[in-house]
Amino acid sequence: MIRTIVIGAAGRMGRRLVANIMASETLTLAGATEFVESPLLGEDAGLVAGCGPAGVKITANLEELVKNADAVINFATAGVVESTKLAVANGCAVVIGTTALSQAEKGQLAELADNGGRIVSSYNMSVGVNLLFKLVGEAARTLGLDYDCEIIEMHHNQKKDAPSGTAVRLAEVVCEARGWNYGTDVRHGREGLVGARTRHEIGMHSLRGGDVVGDHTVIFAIDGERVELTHKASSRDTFVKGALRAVEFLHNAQPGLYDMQDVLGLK
Ligand SMILES: NC(=O)C1=CN([C@@H]2O[C@H](COP(=O)(O)OP(=O)(O)OC[C@H]3O[C@@H](n4cnc5c(N)ncnc54)[C@H](OP(=O)(O)O)[C@@H]3O)[C@@H](O)[C@H]2O)C=CC1
Ligand SMILES: O=C(O)C1=N[C@H](C(=O)O)C[C@H](O)C1
Repeated sequence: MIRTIVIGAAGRMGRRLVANIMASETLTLAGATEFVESPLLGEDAGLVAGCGPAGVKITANLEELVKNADAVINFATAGVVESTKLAVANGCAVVIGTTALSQAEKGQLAELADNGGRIVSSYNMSVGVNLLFKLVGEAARTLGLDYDCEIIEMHHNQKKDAPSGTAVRLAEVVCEARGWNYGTDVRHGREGLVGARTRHEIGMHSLRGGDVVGDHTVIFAIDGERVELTHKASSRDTFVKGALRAVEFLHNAQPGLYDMQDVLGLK
């Protein structure tokens, strides 16, 4: 059994990770952490997840937990680099689902992988979205520069970051296919007398409402037709299953920084 710690265990993703690990035949719950000021410190992670007792209390002390674990799954909204450092120093594999990582944080994760860390970091762990990344790349290459590209994402009303990490990655895929640059060629929303759409931009639009788990659509439009590629997640367990697959993948992997395309063999 792969002894696995869940970081951010009381979050929306954390609770589903705990529940699925408790039901897993290959992973066992070796620890659960929360933010140091969480009112749930000391509570049983299984009970917090709405399952039976797991016999694992939520703690803020990751340093102690990593000494007796094989892997860490991190969907916490902060502290990703610090916790990855601790895990890698203790030989644990690390699966990161957290979005909105800065370029500096991404660089630090790459450095940790260069120094022996086994890390999977992916803004979306679902099989369907990882197929969507491939399909969008193919569509962008086939349709060429004449088609206007717009990206729409919708998430629940508690999501903190915008655009979603998945939408960012989708725009990057289109930019890679077109030889464009995310920083300069993505236009976030439109308001007022903005003039006609230019050919050299990708429109990005974030919707928030209710309990939507995660919808993404990429539109390629030209006079006379449009192609729309859509993925809709209706359960967080679709991301959780990907994260557990990533833990299994890393168990026998060489050190390196991987993504879900590696885990799913889509490269
Ligand atoms: N890659 C993927 O497939 C997916 C990625 N995500 C991403 O995962 C992240 C979490 O989403 P979600 O579960 O909805 O968010 P939540 O806010 O529900 O959960 C995050 C949890 O992490 C806790 N936390 C924050 N900092 C720390 C820390 N330093 N140590 C331990 N715990 C900490 C938070 O505590 P507190 O509330 O007290 O701050 C909170 O309980 C987001 O970045 C989201 O975009 C989500 C779904 C799928
Ligand atoms: O915060 C969420 O909920 C989600 N976040 C990820 C993202 O930002 O892309 C993945 C998924 O869409 C759900």
